[in-house]
Amino acid sequence: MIKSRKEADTSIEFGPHRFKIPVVPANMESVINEDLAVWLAQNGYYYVMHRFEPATRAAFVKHMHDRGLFASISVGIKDDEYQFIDLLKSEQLVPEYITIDVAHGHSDYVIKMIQYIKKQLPESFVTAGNLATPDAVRELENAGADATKIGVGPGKACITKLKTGFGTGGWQLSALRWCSKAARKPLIADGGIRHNGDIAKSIRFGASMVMIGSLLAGHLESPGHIITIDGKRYKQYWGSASEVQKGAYRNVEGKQMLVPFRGSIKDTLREMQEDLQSSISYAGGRDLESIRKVDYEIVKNSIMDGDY
Ligand SMILES: NC(=O)C1=CN([C@@H]2O[C@H](COP(=O)(O)OP(=O)(O)OC[C@H]3O[C@@H](n4cnc5c(N)ncnc54)[C@H](OP(=O)(O)O)[C@@H]3O)[C@@H](O)[C@H]2O)C=CC1
Ligand SMILES: Nc1nc2c(ncn2[C@@H]2O[C@H](COP(=O)(O)O)[C@@H](O)[C@H]2O)c(=O)[nH]1
Repeated sequence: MIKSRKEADTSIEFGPHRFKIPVVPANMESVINEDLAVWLAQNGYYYVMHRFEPATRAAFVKHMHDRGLFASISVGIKDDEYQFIDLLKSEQLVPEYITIDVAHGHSDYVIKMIQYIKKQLPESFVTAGNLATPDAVRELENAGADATKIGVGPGKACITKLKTGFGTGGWQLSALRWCSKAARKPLIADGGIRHNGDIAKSIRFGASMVMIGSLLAGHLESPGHIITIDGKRYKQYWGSASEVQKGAYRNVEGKQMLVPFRGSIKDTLREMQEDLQSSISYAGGRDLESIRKVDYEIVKNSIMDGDY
C-alpha cells in the first residue's frame, strides 16, 4: 500500500512511447493545434493532431521530427488519403502514430486503409475508429490495427444519437466493457468524459487511453476563441461533424457550443494526474493496473450528470 498519493504511478505505455497519464486531447480542430501538440509531446503527454488541414500534415511530421519529438497524425479514408500515405513514404516521413479518424469505423474502407498504411508504413502504430461493438474491434484488429478507438455518439458536441438513433451515447462505459472483452490490443475510450473520475472508470472497463474533447477545450492553449458573456469567460468548442467544421449543412452530426474557460491546460492535466493517483490509492495499488482489478457495483437510477 502506498504511503502518499505521490507514489502512485499513472504512466501508461501506448505504442512506442510511455506517457505520464492515460489521457489524450481529442483530435479535433477546436481542441488541438500544432503549438499544443509540441507542448504535449515535450512534456510527456500523448497527442493526436487533427486531420482538418490536410495539406499541412507532411510538414507537421517533419517539424515534429526536426524538434526530436514523436509525430502523431490523423487520416480519413477518402481516395486522396492514399496519395498522402504514398507521399509520406516517398519523403521518408514516418509518423510514430497514425489514427484513422472516421465516424463509422466498422467499415470495409477503414479495413482497406489499415492494410494500406501497414503495407506502406509498417513502423507506424495505427489506431482505427470509431467503433461501438466487439465484432468491429475483432475485425479491425485482425486487419492489422494496433489499437482501436471506442465511442460513437457519446461526445458533448455530438448529435449522432438524436439524428440517427445509433451509437453509444448514454451507455459508453458498457460499450467499452463489451469491446474490451473482445480486444487483444489497446483500446482508446473516446467521448463522454464529464468528470476526472470518469477516466478511472474507463480504465476499469478496459481503456488504455482516454480521449477527451470538451473538458480539454476551454484552455488558454485551446484553439477556440475566448468569448465573454456577463463577465464570465468561455471558449468555443465545435464538433468535427458540425456545420462550422464542414462549412456546409451536409451530413451534420455535431454542434458548436461554449465551454467554460479553465486557465492553462497544464494545470488541468496535473489535476487529472493527481485525481488518478487518488483513484489508484482507493484501488489499493500503486499503478493503473490496480484500477483494472477493483470490484464494482452498477447503481441503477442514480443521479446522473453525463454519460458515465
Ligand atoms: N465519434 C463519433 O461519434 C463521431 C465522430 N465524428 C467525427 O467527425 C469527423 C467527420 O467524420 P466522417 O463524416 O466520418 O468523415 P469523412 O467526411 O471523412 O467521412 C468518412 C467516409 O465514410 C463515408 N461514410 C459512409 N457511411 C458513413 C457514416 N455513417 N458516417 C460517416 N461517414 C460515412 C463517407 O462518405 P459520405 O460522406 O459520402 O457518406 C466518407 O467517404 C471525424 O473527425 C469523426 O471522428 C463524426 C460523427 C460521430
Ligand atoms: N457525433 C459526433 N462526435 C464528435 C464530433 N466531433 C467530435 N466528436 C467525438 O467526440 C469526442 C469528444 O467527446 P467529449 O465528450 O470529450 O467532448 C471526440 O473525440 C470525437 O470522437 C461530432 O461533430 N459529432
